Amino acid sequence: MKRIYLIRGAMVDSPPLFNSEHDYTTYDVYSNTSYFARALPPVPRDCPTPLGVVGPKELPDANLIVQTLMKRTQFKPETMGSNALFTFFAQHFTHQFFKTDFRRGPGFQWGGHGVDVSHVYGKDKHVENLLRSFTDGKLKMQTMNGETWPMLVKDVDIQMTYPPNVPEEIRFALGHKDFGLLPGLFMYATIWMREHNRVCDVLKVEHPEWDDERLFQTAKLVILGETIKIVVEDYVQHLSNYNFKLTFKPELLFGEAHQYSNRITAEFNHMYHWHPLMPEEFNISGTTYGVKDFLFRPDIVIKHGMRNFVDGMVHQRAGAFTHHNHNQYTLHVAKETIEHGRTLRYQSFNQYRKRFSLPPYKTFEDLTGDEEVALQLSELYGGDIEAVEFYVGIVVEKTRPKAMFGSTVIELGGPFSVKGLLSAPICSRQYWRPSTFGGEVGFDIVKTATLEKLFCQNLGESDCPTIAFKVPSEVVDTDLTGNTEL
Ligand code: HEM
Repeated sequence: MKRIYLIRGAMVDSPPLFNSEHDYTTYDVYSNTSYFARALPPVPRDCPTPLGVVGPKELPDANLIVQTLMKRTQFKPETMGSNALFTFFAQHFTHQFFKTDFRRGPGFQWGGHGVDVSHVYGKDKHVENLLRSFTDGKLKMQTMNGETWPMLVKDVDIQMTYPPNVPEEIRFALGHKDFGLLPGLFMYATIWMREHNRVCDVLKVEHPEWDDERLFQTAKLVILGETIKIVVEDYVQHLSNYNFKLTFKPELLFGEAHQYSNRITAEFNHMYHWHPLMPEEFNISGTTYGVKDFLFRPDIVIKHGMRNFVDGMVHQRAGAFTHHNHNQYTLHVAKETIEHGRTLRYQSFNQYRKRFSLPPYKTFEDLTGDEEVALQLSELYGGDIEAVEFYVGIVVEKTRPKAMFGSTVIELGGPFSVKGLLSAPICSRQYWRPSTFGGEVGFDIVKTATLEKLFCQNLGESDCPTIAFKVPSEVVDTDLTGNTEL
């Protein structure tokens, strides 16, 4: 495990060398954290083509690319049996650090550059204070249908992005302004808030003398620790499909050359645009919802109850991350991602492969593993494999055998993930000790956290449904595509 941490982590420049402002290193790259960092510098402006010296002078129309290569024709399920609990975990977890500041442009961001649980507690102290109850360290929550849920914006004045037609009684106030978008995000937001309050109860028994502030601050550190533990041992374990058991052991890096600081790169963000993972529909207790029915409807979770909603997500297969599998509500995001890559003057897909020690593709067939897609891609890019753009390559690349993604996502994502996860301050020798987490009891919560416990301890019901990032086997057997491989 130590080798994985070290080798993967060392692929990432720390401190970063580039951002999107210049094609060379500047002091600003280090000091101006409102920029995303870059794994590769932008193509210099005076180059003959948008990709440097390769490819056409004018790149193909982004809309044509998404219509030709990305639009979902028929839902393709993910072949390892991943479910919607996984899809929403990916989206919820990563939105704490993928935060493009679209007003300033795609090179800018408004986050803290790492795993900082800001998606639970808010982007700054002001939001955090609004979310707090200031009693026993807990977050403010309300009871509806016999369960605890986040507060409404009308009661807790947090700026959220709800379209005007969303009624006041379903505008919930959450740690991330966009988490009202989908019930699956609301599910995770609620579960983590419940977990925070549960941890506060545990800590209060241990430390009856502690005031609200100390309970809150310590519970927040426990939640951060639990998050990383679950991400490494449940989430990355599932998505990597390694036979090898991944473990979260920060002590393995003590004394090694490792920086406890992190910067999110624009390329990591684009690479993580995993919209094809979103299925076409969701069945919850016998009611089927399309993606459209889900948009800005957090109340669906409350209506069915947390337990039934979670059960529905566990049984719903995720989509495969591949070509022709973006649903219609995310197709515009794919188009914008390609356009942003152009604004940011990304180098070509093959250049990124080289940056991460992968051989560049020589043919379209080799890249896609599919003759028809290879032909479509070749037509779009004038037969020049070197002209394929970063996000397009990410989406059309053939998946590795027994894997959810192609080699580029795996070899870029691995280093950025390892580096990001192990750079949290709690992973340092100075933090990683019982006293940080309120004693052995809190430290133990962190060290034994699992996805299953996260849900089962917060559903408020004695019978916990199966909790996993894979659908139970009976769902795979009835797969429409006939693909029964798990
Ligand atoms: C129906 C489901 C989804 C919808 C409607 C949706 C919608 C959006 C929208 C509107 C944006 C802003 C993009 C722009 O303006 O260019 C966005 C960004 C993004 N989405 Fe999704 N998304 C969905 C699912 C997912 C999933 C499953 C993931 C998986 C991780 C994901 C990852 C991202 C990322 C990383 C960003 C960039 C965020 C940022 O930089 O601020 N999305 N999405």
